[in-house]
Amino acid sequence: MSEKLIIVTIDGPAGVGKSTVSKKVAAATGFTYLDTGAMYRAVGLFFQEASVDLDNISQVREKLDMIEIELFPATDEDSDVGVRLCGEDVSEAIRTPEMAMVASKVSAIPVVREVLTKIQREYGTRGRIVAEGRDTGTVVFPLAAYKFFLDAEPRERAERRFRQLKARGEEADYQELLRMTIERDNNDRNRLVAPLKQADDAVLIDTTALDVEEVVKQILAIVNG
Ligand SMILES: Nc1ncnc2c1ncn2[C@@H]1O[C@H](COP(=O)(O)OP(=O)(O)O)[C@@H](O)[C@H]1O
Ligand SMILES: Nc1ccn([C@H]2C[C@H](O)[C@@H](COP(=O)(O)OP(=O)(O)O)O2)c(=O)n1
Repeated sequence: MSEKLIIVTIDGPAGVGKSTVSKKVAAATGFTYLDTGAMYRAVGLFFQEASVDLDNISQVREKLDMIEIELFPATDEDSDVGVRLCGEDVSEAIRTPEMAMVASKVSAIPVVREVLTKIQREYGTRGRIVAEGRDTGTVVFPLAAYKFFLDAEPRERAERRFRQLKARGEEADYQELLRMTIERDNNDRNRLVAPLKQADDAVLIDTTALDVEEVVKQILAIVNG
């Protein structure tokens, strides 16, 4: 007898709270948290370090074949998922605003999406996961049982990122973060393959005026029935 696969997807634009909310939903349900953005960031870092010409498709393919990405759980609830890239711990290196922008650029390359989507589906084969990113409800897991799309105004999202970086003791420039947030949203929404968009059957939650706990509560109310 096979148990029905239960997958929760949480998509949305940069800085909307996907990681924070997904980790809490995963903790409350006992599901595994899958941070798909971490994989795009790792590929971005690898390509940057290897000076890959993103317009050279054979070079992109050749380097992609060399990549090994392994996610490992965060040490505590406030930390991000860890990432090993070809055996090296790149957990911190991938979490900068600059690497987010590089990730957004490499994520528009179809073969990169093809390879990462396949890996992400492997994580989902046994169900009981909370996957978050841009296309987890539309492309990676179109049959997911519960789909959510989080949104918030760009100014609010840039402010959240600003506060997040400051809390970590990092330098942050609000205007620059707002500019990067808007540019990344444009890249992610307008690319040809798997653009950021709400799945037809996803529940939309506008988080602009909500706090984290309220968003988690709304999601759990649906997932727990
Ligand atoms: N609804 C919310 N209201 C206020 N702050 C939030 C909310 N959701 C998330 N945050 C904060 O915004 C910051 C960015 O959230 P994060 O989960 O990293 O976003 P994403 O994964 O979508 O980029 C975090 O510091 C988080 O605590
Ligand atoms: N499923 C995904 C996840 C991320 N990406 C791309 C697009 C994003 O701008 C970058 C970085 O994603 P990430 O979720 O880590 O970024 P934020 O935490 O939302 O700022 O990767 C994607 O194309 N598809």
